[in-house]
Amino acid sequence: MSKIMLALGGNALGESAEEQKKLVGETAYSIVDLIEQGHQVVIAHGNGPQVGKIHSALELAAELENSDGMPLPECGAMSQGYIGYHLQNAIREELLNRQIKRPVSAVVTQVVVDLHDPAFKNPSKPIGRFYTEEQAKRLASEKGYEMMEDSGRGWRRIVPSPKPQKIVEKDTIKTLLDADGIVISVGGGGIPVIEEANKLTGVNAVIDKDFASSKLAQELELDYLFLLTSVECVSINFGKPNEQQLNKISLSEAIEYIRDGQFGAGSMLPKVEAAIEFVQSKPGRKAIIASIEKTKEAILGESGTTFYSDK
Ligand SMILES: Nc1ncnc2c1ncn2[C@@H]1O[C@H](COP(=O)(O)OP(=O)(O)O)[C@@H](O)[C@H]1O
Ligand SMILES: NC(=O)OP(=O)(O)O
Repeated sequence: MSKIMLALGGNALGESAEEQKKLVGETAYSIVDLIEQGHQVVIAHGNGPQVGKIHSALELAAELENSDGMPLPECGAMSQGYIGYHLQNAIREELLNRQIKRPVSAVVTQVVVDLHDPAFKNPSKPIGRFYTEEQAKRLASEKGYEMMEDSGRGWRRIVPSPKPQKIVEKDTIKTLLDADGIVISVGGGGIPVIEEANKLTGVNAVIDKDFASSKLAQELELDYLFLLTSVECVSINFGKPNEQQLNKISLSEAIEYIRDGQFGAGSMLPKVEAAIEFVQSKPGRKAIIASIEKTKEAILGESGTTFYSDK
């Protein structure tokens, strides 16, 4: 029996509720295969597009109503609810289809960050939809948003993305897992909070779910970290005529490629960094970056990029 973390990328979850339900349904099939085979599974998900859309929608509503918009941590909490709802229903249904009785729950998860994290002065996390350069410049001047080109896909708003320090609901997650539960947690990287004595206060940021998933997977002593996104593999020379997809990559190669600037900031770079961190954390741990649409093949080792320690 292996212990497995599956983190589903926000950009890989489709453009609408219907698309998300379909993708989540297909992924649930592979997740339940793992459960049926006796593996312990923990699920995380991203929220970049979703949290940005929720924030923009509520900003627009506030303009119409002449009221306040919704702060980012609250939008993050909403995205956990919306995506967690689809995931827990899809997994529940697939379990029931196979006559497996197991509790499934999405845990609203808060993650403590450090207010002195340099990320607060250097936003790097793309959220929301993609814009043209012209639209991006207009938004930057009208709304004061910081914008960035995202891996050749268009321009997006960027917000601070501090590193996860502590998963507040970790013991709850552990209790549910020990009771044979299937748990969805650290959605969108977790709601970013700062901790002062007994008080947790949300801060305007979006944590990278790849780092939060790696942290939770380490704390729960899991064996595998699957980061499921919209490309089949990690590539070098991504988007160029000489692009080369990598099936496996040693940690030293990955570090060298980072130095070469091979991975998109705010997209593939945090995934590669999170994969390195997880594999480095204990001998025998493996990380795989693969396509959400090929989850089954990735689990069988037939698709994706596997990170291994060269020590
Ligand atoms: N070297 C690379 N290899 C593969 N994909 C890359 C690379 N550099 C940047 N990317 C981009 O990273 C994207 C995955 O990041 P992102 O969409 O932010 O992930 P998520 O699915 O977690 O939301 C890919 O779809 C691709 O456009
Ligand atoms: N929060 C987060 O990492 O979201 P994405 O997976 O959409 O980038």
